[in-house]
Amino acid sequence: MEKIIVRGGQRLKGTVRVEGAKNAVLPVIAATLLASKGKCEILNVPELSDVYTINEVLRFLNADVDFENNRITVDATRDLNIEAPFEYVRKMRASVLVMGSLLARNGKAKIALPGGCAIGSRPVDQHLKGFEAMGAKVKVGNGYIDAEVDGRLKGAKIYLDFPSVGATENIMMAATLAEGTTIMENVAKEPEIVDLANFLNSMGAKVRGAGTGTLRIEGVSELHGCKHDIIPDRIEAGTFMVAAAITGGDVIVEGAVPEHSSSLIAKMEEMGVKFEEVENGLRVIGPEKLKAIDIKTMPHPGFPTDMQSQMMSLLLAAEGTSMITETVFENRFMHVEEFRRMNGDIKIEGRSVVINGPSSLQGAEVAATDLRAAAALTLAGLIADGYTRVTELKHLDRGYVNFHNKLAALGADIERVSSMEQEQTVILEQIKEA
Ligand SMILES: CC(=O)N[C@H]1[C@@H](OP(=O)(O)OP(=O)(O)OC[C@H]2O[C@@H](n3ccc(=O)[nH]c3=O)[C@H](O)[C@@H]2O)O[C@H](CO)[C@@H](O)[C@@H]1O
Ligand SMILES: C=C(OP(=O)(O)O)C(=O)O
Repeated sequence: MEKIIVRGGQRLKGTVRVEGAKNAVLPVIAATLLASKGKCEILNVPELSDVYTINEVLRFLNADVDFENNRITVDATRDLNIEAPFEYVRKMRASVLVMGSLLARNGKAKIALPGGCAIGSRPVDQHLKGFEAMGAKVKVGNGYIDAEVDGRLKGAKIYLDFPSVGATENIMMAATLAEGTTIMENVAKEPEIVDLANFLNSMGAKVRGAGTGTLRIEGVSELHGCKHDIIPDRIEAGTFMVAAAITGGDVIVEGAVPEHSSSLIAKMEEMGVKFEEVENGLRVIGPEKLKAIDIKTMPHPGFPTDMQSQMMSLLLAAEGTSMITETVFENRFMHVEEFRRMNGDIKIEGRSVVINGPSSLQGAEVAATDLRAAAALTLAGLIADGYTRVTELKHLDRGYVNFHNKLAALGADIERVSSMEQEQTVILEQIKEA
């Protein structure tokens, strides 16, 4: 079984470079299916398992996809298939994002119904409501969503009940090729939405308002290939900001865009962490003592749920009582039990978690429950006494490239092992060095 083994106690120092954003590249790859003319070239693509999975989905749909040196080219000019089967959707829920493109391009799409996952039930009703408003007939049965439209989709006025990131993206993609204008209200404002809109506009689409609560999309009859650079990953950047802060370190996070992480930076500043804008990034300096604070996750520009578990690690190290309230996903506290295995003084109260700090964290074997929990438990391991072993790394690989090597380059005592023998050797070596 693969594990990360980390021994706590090192202050991190140096520079770490952030990859392209997972949550930007996945919808952008799904959107390449809209180009009936020319190839799309996407740069700054992170080598994540999710990227390999969505590439497989596109190949299954009859597109040509090449991925090398952080660059993807997609040729989707042939006739496309219409079905994304369960084997892909099960691996990665974001596979559902091909639905809008397929429906707009083919007039038909059949996608396996994504199940719930460790963080919540994650329905797709808002995506489907948008497609229906544009004239699609949607049927759900036998584990599949079947959508079909007579002729072209029609522009419509669509109000989202919640600013869902995925629904905003899926409907926006579908609307680019619809007949007439679509107005979407109460949409998500995440930087990844803006990146997708920029990509679509480079393909010849007419999307206005990305980054605000209202989108106006004038449908066009055809889209073409283009070249696009993916924005930096603000969640990976945030994870390294926490790594610097939790160890009292001094780290430059190269590629971090302060405006994309303003809520996180504000909350970390409240805790006593210092930030300095430098060329190409952000310098993060951890204080001697961290202060307790309260956090509530919200859609952007509120505090991101994808940073909730990493901040939980940081608050475990802070002096005083903190509270984290999760409002985006109904079940994103699975990592709490794992922190308790590390001696964290932490308890769940409804949709909130109360943390009494500072906890004297102890190394233990802990299992990642989702990709951010994998990172968060490793961060806690950076300050725990002894060895922390993090398992279930398939989650980590969905969202982080070379996580352990990047931390090691900053001075962390960390290795990734794939067998019991390797694990024993690493621990013996670490004990000798200590
Ligand atoms: C690949 C990707 O970009 N994933 C991100 C995306 O996920 P994703 O796009 O799935 O997240 P959404 O914004 O859609 O979901 C937020 C909430 O809305 C609910 N909901 C959503 C759609 C719907 O039709 N009905 C409904 O009830 C969900 O169950 C959840 O409780 O945004 C989340 C919220 O910032 C992030 O945590 C994920 O990392
Ligand atoms: C929840 C996340 O991703 P996904 O929506 O791909 O599961 C995440 O990136 O933290």
